[in-house]
Amino acid sequence: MAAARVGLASHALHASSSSSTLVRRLPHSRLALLLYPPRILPTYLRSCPYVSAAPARPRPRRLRAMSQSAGTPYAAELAAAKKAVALAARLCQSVQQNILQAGVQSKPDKSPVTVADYGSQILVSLVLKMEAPPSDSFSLVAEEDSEELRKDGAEEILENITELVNETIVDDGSYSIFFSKEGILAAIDDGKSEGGPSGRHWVLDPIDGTKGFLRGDQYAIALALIDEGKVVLGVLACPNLPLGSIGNLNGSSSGDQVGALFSATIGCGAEVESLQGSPPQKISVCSIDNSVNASFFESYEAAHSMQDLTSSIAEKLGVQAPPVRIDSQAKYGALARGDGAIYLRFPHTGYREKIWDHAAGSIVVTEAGGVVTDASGNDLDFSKGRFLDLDTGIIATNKQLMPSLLKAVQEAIKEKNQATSPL
Ligand SMILES: Nc1ncnc2c1ncn2[C@@H]1O[C@H](COP(=O)(O)O)[C@@H](OP(=O)(O)O)[C@H]1O
Ligand SMILES: [Mg+2]
Repeated sequence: MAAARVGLASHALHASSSSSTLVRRLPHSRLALLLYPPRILPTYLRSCPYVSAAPARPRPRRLRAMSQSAGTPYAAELAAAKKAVALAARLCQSVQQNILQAGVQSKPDKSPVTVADYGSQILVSLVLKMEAPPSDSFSLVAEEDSEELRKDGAEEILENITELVNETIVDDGSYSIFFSKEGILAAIDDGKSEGGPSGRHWVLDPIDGTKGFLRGDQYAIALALIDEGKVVLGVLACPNLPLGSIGNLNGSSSGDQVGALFSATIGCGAEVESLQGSPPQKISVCSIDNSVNASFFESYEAAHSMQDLTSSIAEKLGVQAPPVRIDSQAKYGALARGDGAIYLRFPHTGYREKIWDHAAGSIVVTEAGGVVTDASGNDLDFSKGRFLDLDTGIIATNKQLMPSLLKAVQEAIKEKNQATSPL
């Protein structure tokens, strides 16, 4: 059965309004404007060693004002999180347009890391520090650290990141802040928190779906807040995802607008709005109760999930539709608004899931009325530090389908284990 592919790259890239000056040098005159005279920073940034304050300039704020409904838990944090990922998404779109010139690094684990990965992380960290209510200590669990950038030979990429971040900040106009190169490195290392069961921790994947990003396909900026071990809010910026729905299974979109921002706060439901600014709409998972009518999402990359196992699960459920393969947590967003009914993720043996790959996506789905568990039906536990400790795989669907999905999953795993057992 052929899989549906949801790429939409060319459409999405044309839809971007971001600057296309990724690796162009920021003119010196512009930088000079940013440096004088110093301006007072918010208290919680004053001890921050890597930024200089600069005069506010009378530029229109391009990001829409995010409403903060009084009385809603975590309202200020949610507004900060939305603003953070929206700004990071603008940087990422600009880089995706220029991807061939941008250059790509390799991590020790061989996954690609781009200028945008670092730039996105810095901008999210900056906006959270500027906008979120100050807490005792700022804790960010994020994917990137500065190790590779501190090595000989990384000078050019560091310069590109520094220019790109500063240029994005100037273009946005919300902050009068200028990063030095040392400041960039220090800002990246803000994301070194280990998380854990107590206190508040922001959890960030600055570009989830790096491979999709490099291909020009789907990716997401995924940000969540963990409070006392529980995910309490999540936002997913999906710059290349159609706002309406992904439409039918051959990947065509039901509408023209591209760029979706999903959000959820514990106990308050889930919403989607346009990344360019539109009123948020409540979303809910689909109400299908017969798996024969279901479709399922899985990773685009076969290396990230066992497609033989997912196809056996689908067969047991009588699923007729081909798998919908999408990179990143855009899958969680699409599931949360009912574009499909099931998400299956079964990494190959030995892979350890990281919390930033699931924290934001899972709360968007659960607040949309869905269920997200491991292959044994256990809730995901985000209190154990940077990794999830779970049984075999991650599955998500609506409440009606979960019992039959769990049964099919367990049968398929048992059969697979018997087939590969040496006896
Ligand atoms: N061998 C593997 N098995 C499962 N997941 C993997 C993997 N290698 C990388 N990943 C994770 O899968 C994420 C992408 O998920 P998806 O397959 O849903 O697009 C990657 O996020 P990054 O792209 O942020 O590194 C990475 O964390
Ligand atoms: Mg990821």
